[in-house]
Amino acid sequence: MTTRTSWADLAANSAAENVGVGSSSDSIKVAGSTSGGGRPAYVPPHLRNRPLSVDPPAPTSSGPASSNDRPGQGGSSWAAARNGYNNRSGYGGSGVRGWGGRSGGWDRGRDREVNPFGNDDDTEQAFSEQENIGINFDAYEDIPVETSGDNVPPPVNTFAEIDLGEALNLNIRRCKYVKPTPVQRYAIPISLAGRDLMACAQTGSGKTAAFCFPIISGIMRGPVPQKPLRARTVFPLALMLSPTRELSMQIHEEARKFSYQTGVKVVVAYGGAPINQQLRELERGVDILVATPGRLVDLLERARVSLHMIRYLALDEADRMLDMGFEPQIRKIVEQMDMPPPSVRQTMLFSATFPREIQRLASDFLANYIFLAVGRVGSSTDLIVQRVEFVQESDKRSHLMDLLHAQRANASQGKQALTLVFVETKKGADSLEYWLCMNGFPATTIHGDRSQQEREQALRSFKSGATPILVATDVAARGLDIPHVAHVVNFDLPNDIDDYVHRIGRTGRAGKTGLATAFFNDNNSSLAKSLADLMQEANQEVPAWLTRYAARSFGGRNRRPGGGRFGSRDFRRDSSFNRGGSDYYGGGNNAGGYGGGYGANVASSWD
Ligand SMILES: Nc1ncnc2c1ncn2[C@@H]1O[C@H](COP(=O)(O)OP(=O)(O)OP(=O)(O)O)[C@@H](O)[C@H]1O
Repeated sequence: MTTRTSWADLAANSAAENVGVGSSSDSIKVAGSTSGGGRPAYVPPHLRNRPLSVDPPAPTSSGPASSNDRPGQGGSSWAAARNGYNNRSGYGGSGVRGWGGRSGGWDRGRDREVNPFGNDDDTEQAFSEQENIGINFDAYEDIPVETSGDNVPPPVNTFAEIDLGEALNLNIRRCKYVKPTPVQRYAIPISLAGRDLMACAQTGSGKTAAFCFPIISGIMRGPVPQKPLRARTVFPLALMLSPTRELSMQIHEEARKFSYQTGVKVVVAYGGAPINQQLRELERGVDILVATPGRLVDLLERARVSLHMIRYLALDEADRMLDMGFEPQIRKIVEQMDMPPPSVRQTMLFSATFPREIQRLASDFLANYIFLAVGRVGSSTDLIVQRVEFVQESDKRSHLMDLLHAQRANASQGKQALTLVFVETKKGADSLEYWLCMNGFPATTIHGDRSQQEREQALRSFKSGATPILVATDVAARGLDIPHVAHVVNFDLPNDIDDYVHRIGRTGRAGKTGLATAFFNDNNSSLAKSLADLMQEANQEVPAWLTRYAARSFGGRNRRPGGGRFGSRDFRRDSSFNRGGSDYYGGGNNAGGYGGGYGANVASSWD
C-alpha cells in the first residue's frame, strides 16, 4: 500500500489547480424550449439572421472579411473543402451562398436566439482566471501525432490559418480558445477538405470542437438545401451521435455556442425526456441534430426525422457506439434508414480509444478515410497522476474515507475540489452515496436507474460544488467535461482498460493536471497487465506488487498487441490486413505520406 503523505501532496496540488467551485455554473440544460407555441416554417441557414427587410444582405464593407462572409466567394481552404464535398456528393451546382447580416434571430426575427454565453456570466467571473485563458497547451506540444491515408492535408498552427468564417471565429474568441489543440490542428483541415476521418486523441483534448467547427462552417457555406416538403418530417443536414444523454446535452450546449449567430440551428434529442418537447423544437427547424441512438431510432420510426439530407455524420465516443451494445442501433440508423452512403456524406469518428476490432467495424461507415492518432491510441494523458492502491473489498469504504479526509484537510479555505467516484453497480452507487452522506461527506449519484431529472439535478449539484462528491457508474465515464474535477477514484475498477482510460479522463482536462486513484485487489487481476503497461507509458510509478500481478496475468481482452507508443495504431497498417487483398481499404500501396508538423513526433504514413 502506498503512503498517504505523498498522496496528500498530490491531492493538494491537483485540488489547488481545480478549486474555485461555488458558483452556480450549470451548462447542462433540458432540451428544447416551451416558448413559441406555433409551428413556424423551416428557414434555411442562409436566410436566417437577416434583417427583416427583403433586401439581400450587404457585403461587409470594412476589414478583412473571410470568404464565409462574402456571397459567392470562396477562399482557398473553402474551395478545397467544397471540392471534396462536391466530389462525393454531387450536391454541387446549386451555388454556395455567402453569409449576410447577422443581426436578428431565428425564424426571420419571430423567434429570438438565446445567447448561449449569457448564462455563463457567474461562471465567467468565478472561473475566468483559471479557465481557457493561459491554458497550458504547452503540455501537448511534443505529443506524438500519426496520420495515415491518402493525401493528408497539412495541419495548421492557428485558428487564423483556417477560414472558418467571421461568425464562428467570433464564437471561438467568446469561448476564449486562443489556439487550436493538437487534435484540432490536424482534424479541422482534414474535415474541411471534405475527407472522412477516424480520429483518436486523449481525453479532454478538445475533440468536440474538432468535429463541430468543420460541420458548422460546412453548413454555413454549403449549397442551399432543397429540403423535401413533407409534413411533420424534419431534414437535418448533420447528425452528431453520442452514447449517453448527458454527453448529447453537453455536445448540444457546445455546438450552440459555436454556432451562435451563424444561422445554423442545433437541436438535441435524447431519451428520458418528454419527446413532445423535443418534437416541437425540431419543428422549429434543425440543421444539426445531436442525439442518442435510442431516441433517434424512435424519431425515425415515427417519420418525424429523415436522414435523407445528411451531409455530415459525427460519432463521438465512436468505439463505444460500435461495440456490442450499440452497434445494431447504429447500423440501423446509418445503413438501414435513408441516410446517404459513405461516398456521399462526410463521416467523422472520434474517441480517445479505438480497439482494432472496432476500427475494422467502423471502416464500414467511412470512405477513403484518414486515420489520425494524437498521443498513443488509447493512452491516458500524463497530465493525470495515477495511483493504484491494493485495497481488499471490505476495506474500500474506510480507505475512501481516509482519502477524502486527507483531501479535505488539504483543501484551501472554503473551497473544495470535486471528486468523482466510480463504482460497478447502480445499487453500489446508491449505497455508497448514502454511506458518504451519513459520514459527513455530501454526495450524490448518477446511474441508469435514476430518472433523467434526477440525473440532471445530480450533475448540476456536483458541478456547482453543492455536492462535491459524485458517485457514478460508467454512465458518467465518457465525454463529460466537468471543470474542477480534481480527483477520480476507481472504487471498483472496470473490467476493460479502455473504460479506465475514459474514467480517469474526467480529470486532467484541457491542459490541467488531475489525480486518479484506483483500488485494486484480486478481483481485478485480469486488468493488471494492461494497467501496468498503461501507467508505464504515461510515465507513472508502477507499484512492484502490480508488476508482479501483471507478470502472472495473460491479459485476455485487455492485452494490447504491439506495445510501444503507437501500439494500437491504424488497423489498416496491420500486416494481416495488408496481406490477402482485404476489401476494407483499397489502396494500401498508394497512400500518401505526410511530412511536417511536429517533426520527429509525426510518424509518416503507411511506413
Ligand atoms: N482550443 C481550445 N482552447 C482552449 N480550451 C479548449 C480548446 N478546445 C477545447 N477546449 C476545452 O477543453 C475542454 C475539453 O474539451 P472536450 O470536452 O472537447 O474534450 P474531448 O477530447 O472530447 O474529451 P473526452 O475524450 O473526455 O470526450 C473543454 O472544456 C473545452 O472547452
